[in-house]
Amino acid sequence: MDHTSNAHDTAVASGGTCPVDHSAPAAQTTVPSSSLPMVESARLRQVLGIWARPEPFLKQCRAAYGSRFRVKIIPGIRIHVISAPEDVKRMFLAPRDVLHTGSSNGPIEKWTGQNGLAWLDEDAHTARRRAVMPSFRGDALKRVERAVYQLAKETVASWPRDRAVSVHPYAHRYTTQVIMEVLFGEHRPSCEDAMFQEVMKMLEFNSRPASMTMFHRMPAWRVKMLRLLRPNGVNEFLTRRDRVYRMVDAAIEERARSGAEGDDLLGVMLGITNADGSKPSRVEMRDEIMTQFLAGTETTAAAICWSMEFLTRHPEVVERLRAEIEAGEGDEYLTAVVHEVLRLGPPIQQIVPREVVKPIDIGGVRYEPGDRLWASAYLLNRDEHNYPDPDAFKPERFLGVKPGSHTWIPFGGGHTRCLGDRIAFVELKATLTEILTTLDVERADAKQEFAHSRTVVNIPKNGARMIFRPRRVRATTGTR
Ligand code: HEM
Repeated sequence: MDHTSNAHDTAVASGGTCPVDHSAPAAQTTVPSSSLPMVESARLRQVLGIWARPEPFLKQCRAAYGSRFRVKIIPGIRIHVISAPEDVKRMFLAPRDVLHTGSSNGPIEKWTGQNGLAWLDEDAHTARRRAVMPSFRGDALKRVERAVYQLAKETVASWPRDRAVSVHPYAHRYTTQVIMEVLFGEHRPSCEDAMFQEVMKMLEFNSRPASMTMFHRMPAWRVKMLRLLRPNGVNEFLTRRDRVYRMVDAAIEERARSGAEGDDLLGVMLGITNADGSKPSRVEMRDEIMTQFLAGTETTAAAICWSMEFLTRHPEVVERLRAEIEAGEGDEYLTAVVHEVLRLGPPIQQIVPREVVKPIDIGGVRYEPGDRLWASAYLLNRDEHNYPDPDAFKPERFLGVKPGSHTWIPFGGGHTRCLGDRIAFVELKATLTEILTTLDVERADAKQEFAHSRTVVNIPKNGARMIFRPRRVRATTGTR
């Protein structure tokens, strides 16, 4: 089978059985990445496709060009979309000095800064990731889990009843509260409430097209000009971000002075000593905190919205889920539901691009320094070779089945795989448990909501419009 010609996809499109052994080594001959098909439409059309209608855009590209194609959405940057499992596997397993992730995070630099984990590569990334890991695993995870179940109870109880609402803002408040726990644990800064409110308002910028702007690549005069054009939201965002910076800086100082230790992210960062004996700077700590405000809140809020979108179209799944929760004998089906929600509605449809820094051959294609590899979670998760009847919501497909690390990639993979995956799972399970045991959920609109971008995250177009009603048959067990 010739992977270089995208022939795999022709077989797929014609309904044939895939003749490819995806575990086979890469093809022997290589072609230059510049020979891969380029999506033909104008740049603006492609940008709008990715921003406003990512699902049909990606599907059409895949149907027309196969599993590897090039898009022109950022001037001067060569972006290659890939979606064959073997290609994605090679991408995830590539050595750290061959593919970089940090430099591709340009659109979110305005949140993460240039010192947070998401911006780092190679040794600096390895060291930071290892150092902050304790705040995402072990005892810290157990602490967060306890807080999450309590928060889910309080949050869901406070959601409006008997009127149509978009779930997104409510889910987003909840996921941001969870992140405050991850960041500060029991040592909350004295400005906690003000910080929370300001962060929520600051994150609203993500719903605007201008949120994709890469301010750090612009001369100061252009940023100034953008600030003057008030309707784009740039000035408001940057003003709010300055306020959040000041509050985060104050929170770091306050905690450092208190000497209080802890397994929360700030406590862990204050305890780090680098290999050369130095300590992380205040700016590094701030950038790490800002990274979590984005990475840990937008994603999980999107996933909660997608859960509502899918579950309300599948009452049989809701019934089975409720039966399992109420029996209180495990959460196998709930786990399968979460896997299926993240397969069909991956909050990050296109995994952070990898920048090629040393030439690499993947599946018979030679990628050169400067190329970007953009693995498509959406296309991979909906490939009929990986999932029969791929567009159907069928949690059963994951019963007793562990999702494949190269065929199910909502959390990305390799060196930069999502650090908050376990926390996200707990959040989703806790929220679904609470919603389904206390509420009946109705769709406000019969029409299906398709994906819409909020910077790098995709949410249902109207934020999942639902009507929550008190549950008629109250559960007796299941909540913690
Ligand atoms: C359903 C929810 C979530 C999804 C779908 C998600 C998805 C992702 C993806 C796709 C990446 C990039 C992976 C790659 O480059 O291969 C990522 C990175 C990251 N995520 Fe998540 N995420 C979620 C929740 C969270 C939460 C709750 C946190 C924090 C508590 C978090 C923190 C991070 C961090 C710190 C990184 C950067 C990791 C690194 O560079 O080493 N995420 N996430």
